[in-house]
Amino acid sequence: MLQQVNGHSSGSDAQGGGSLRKDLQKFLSGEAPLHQLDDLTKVNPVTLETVLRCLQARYAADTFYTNAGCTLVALNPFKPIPQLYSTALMREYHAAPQPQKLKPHIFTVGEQTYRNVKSLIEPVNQSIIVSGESGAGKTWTSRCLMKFYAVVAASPTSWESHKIAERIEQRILNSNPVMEAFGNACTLRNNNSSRFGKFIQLQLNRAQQMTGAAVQTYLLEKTRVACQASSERNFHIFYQICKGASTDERLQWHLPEGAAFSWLPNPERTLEEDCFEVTREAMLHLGIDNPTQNNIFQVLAGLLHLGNIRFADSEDEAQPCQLMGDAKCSIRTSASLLQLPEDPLLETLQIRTIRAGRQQQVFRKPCSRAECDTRRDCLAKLVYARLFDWLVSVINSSICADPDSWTTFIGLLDVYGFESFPNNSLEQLCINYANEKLQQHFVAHYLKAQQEEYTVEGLEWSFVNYQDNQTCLDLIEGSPISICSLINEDPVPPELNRLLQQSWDPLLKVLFPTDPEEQPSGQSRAPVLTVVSKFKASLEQLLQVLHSTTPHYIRCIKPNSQGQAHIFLQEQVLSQLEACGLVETIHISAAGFPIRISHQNFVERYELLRRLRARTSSGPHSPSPDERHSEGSPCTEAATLQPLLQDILHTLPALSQAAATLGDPAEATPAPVCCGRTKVFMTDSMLELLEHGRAQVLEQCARCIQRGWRQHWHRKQERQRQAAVLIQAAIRSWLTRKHVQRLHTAATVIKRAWKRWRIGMAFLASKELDGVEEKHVSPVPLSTGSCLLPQTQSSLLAAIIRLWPLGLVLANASVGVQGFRRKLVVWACLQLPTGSHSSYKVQTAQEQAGITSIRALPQGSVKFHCRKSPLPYADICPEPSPYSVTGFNQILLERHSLGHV
Ligand SMILES: Nc1ncnc2c1ncn2[C@@H]1O[C@H](COP(=O)(O)OP(=O)(O)OP(=O)(O)O)[C@@H](O)[C@H]1O
Repeated sequence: MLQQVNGHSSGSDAQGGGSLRKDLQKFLSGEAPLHQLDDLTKVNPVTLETVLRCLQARYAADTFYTNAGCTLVALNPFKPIPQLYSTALMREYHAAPQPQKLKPHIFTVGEQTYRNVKSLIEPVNQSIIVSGESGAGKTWTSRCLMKFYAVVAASPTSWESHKIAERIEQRILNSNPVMEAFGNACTLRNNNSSRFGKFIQLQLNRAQQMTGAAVQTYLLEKTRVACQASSERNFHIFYQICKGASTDERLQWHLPEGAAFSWLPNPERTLEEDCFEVTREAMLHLGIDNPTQNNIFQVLAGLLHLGNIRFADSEDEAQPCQLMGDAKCSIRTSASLLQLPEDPLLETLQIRTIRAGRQQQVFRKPCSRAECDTRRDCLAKLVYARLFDWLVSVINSSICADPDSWTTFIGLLDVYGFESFPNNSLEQLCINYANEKLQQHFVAHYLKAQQEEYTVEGLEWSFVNYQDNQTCLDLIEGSPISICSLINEDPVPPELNRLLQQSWDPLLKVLFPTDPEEQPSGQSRAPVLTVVSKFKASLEQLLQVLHSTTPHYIRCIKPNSQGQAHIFLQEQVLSQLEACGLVETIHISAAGFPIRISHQNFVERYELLRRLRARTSSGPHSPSPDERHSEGSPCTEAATLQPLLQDILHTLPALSQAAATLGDPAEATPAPVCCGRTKVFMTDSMLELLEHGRAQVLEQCARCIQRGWRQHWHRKQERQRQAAVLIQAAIRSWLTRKHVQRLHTAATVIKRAWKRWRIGMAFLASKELDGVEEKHVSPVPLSTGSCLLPQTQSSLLAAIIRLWPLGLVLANASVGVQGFRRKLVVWACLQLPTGSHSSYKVQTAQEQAGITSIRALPQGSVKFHCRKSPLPYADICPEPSPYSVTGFNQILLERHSLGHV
């Protein structure tokens, strides 16, 4: 292999070859093992040979993706590696803080585009241009990227929206088998070669969830319907219906087992793509129901039968060519399947109608055999191309989101690679033209624009030569004379269109509606569109879309043309590297600055990095630009930005240092950054560093805000707590006051009632006792009138109060003392004046039991109550209080109380 590399000469002279060998030796003596170089810009020196060896070493080590500056080089492994595309790996790239630090992968590109959309940095919309020659792995790559977005762009919050997103993703993924069945075919280079270009627009909503998609197709190779190179096949769908139809369907579509069709070469070769059921299932998911599907397959069967129509040479030019062999049967079957009238079908194939002259006179000219064949093929191509376009529109209506529901998109462009066969058709020219256009977009966007911008911005830059394909494009599309303008002829014969408009078939009626603008003569007023003009217009439109997006490039490389794993053919790879200008790309990427940000945007985004500087700077305080502003110096916008810019750029060493201490020594040396006249130029690693620093500052700010908020929240909580305590205390004291007031009122009420009751009771008792007195005792005769003198009365009362207990005791104690003696004792006890005994009377009530009380009546008598007093009130009279003696009732005592006295 080394021999091959060293021996390879890419057109350079012997001297150049010698220096390259030297370069290679220098490179080979490098320390890093080749297969470990993740980025081709790191090979030194960057030459085709060194790049090639690096790719080969990586391929041998089963490492299929390598960065080449702004481009990702994808080598086709030609063997299944499930773990390389697992959902777990997709999530790993999605969750990685810096996916660029992981191994190069298409998921890195996918994730980068997704993050770009999220960051909203203009241009927000992204496009991934997947290019490479047929069989290099473009479709595979696009499919994997779609799966990647289906996984990462579908993390909706609610279950319902999750289901919607899942359904949309399923539909988008289901569009693949349908488009591949109708648009892919087995070629010499690829068993599943896409015979059309496609741009898939994945539509994302504000939350970056996939809400829908739209597919735009380019130039289907419709020639394949009627003409296939030897060892190649027609579109997969024809084989699928012939192999997978049920017995009933075979009868319905006139496809008997083992039937031979001239447009179905190599039917014996069975591919995994021949699975009819998968296509039908996917069509069903896209909303194409079974009757419509049957209608489609019936039309396709009609085309197969059309292909079996053979014409014989006509001996007389004035006579139409006759059908050969069993072609009559074929035309009948074809007419019946396409629901066309049989005779007009045959006539349209055999006879050309020419309109000429002022009156548009119609001339009918029988066609030659070759012309008949061409018209037959043209009819089939026309039907198939319309059917394919209709399918794409059905797919779009099924997967396209409401325009209001999406805001951004990621576009995936999967275009056919350069093609060159021994016999090339118009399609090959168009395919190669498309590739030249895309290469020019890459050159214009990346190589040319970048270098020109460096010069305009005043950066020191030594220009890297690249292959500009503008002259090639001028040849194809330039004006006034170019290949396109010369071949811009050969529209479809109008009688074919008119014939198909006569069909009763529901599908063909949709595909070929009657043109309302058509003149009675059969001419349409619409401008005639040729294949080339249509293709050119759609290509221009595509490039406009690409120009409005941030492009990302994936170059698929085919290590060998046999599609074999573990085989790396250097010559074949080298030609692909040369064709896509990869070495120039690497050169510019290695030396250049892929990131360009305007001063204004740079300052706006990274101004907060100055905080880092303020914290780390130990030198004398330099006035901040704001402070300088406040000094009032009149300055232009640019002059205002400059100091800010410088301030930000001065933080870079600190940032690099911080990154190095965090364990990435490569970051210790500040990544290159250049300040142009209006823009800041930098490398990816510089951008990464800045973003890292910005994230750090934002995190600190967030922490600071959190801390402030927490403090504020705690203070607020504390104030609220104190206020609550105050309110509680006030309410409690108010409640207590209310309660006490109520108690007080109640006590007053009770007191009043109690007093009233006591008075009442005392009155009743008094009345009762007085009543007894009245019954038993006649009023005491008083010496002076009917009542005692006030002085006598009061002294008597005082005596009674003072001495009645003694009297009571004596009265009780001297049970044996009777009559007058007893009275004497009582008088003595009561210290009644003996001389005046006639003025009051002492009476004891001691008939049945012991004395329970003594009562000195105002009339001058003292009354003793027996225990078994018949009085209902006097006995229950409340306890007397020393302060509330209001009458004699209070001295009534129970006998047992007397014992204690
Ligand atoms: N990453 C991969 N891993 C495994 N096999 C792959 C990978 N990429 C491509 N292949 C194989 O290579 C074949 C060709 O790939 P693909 O159809 O994607 O090529 P292409 O570039 O789209 O070709 P065309 O332009 O003809 O459509 C696939 O059928 C598949 O077998």
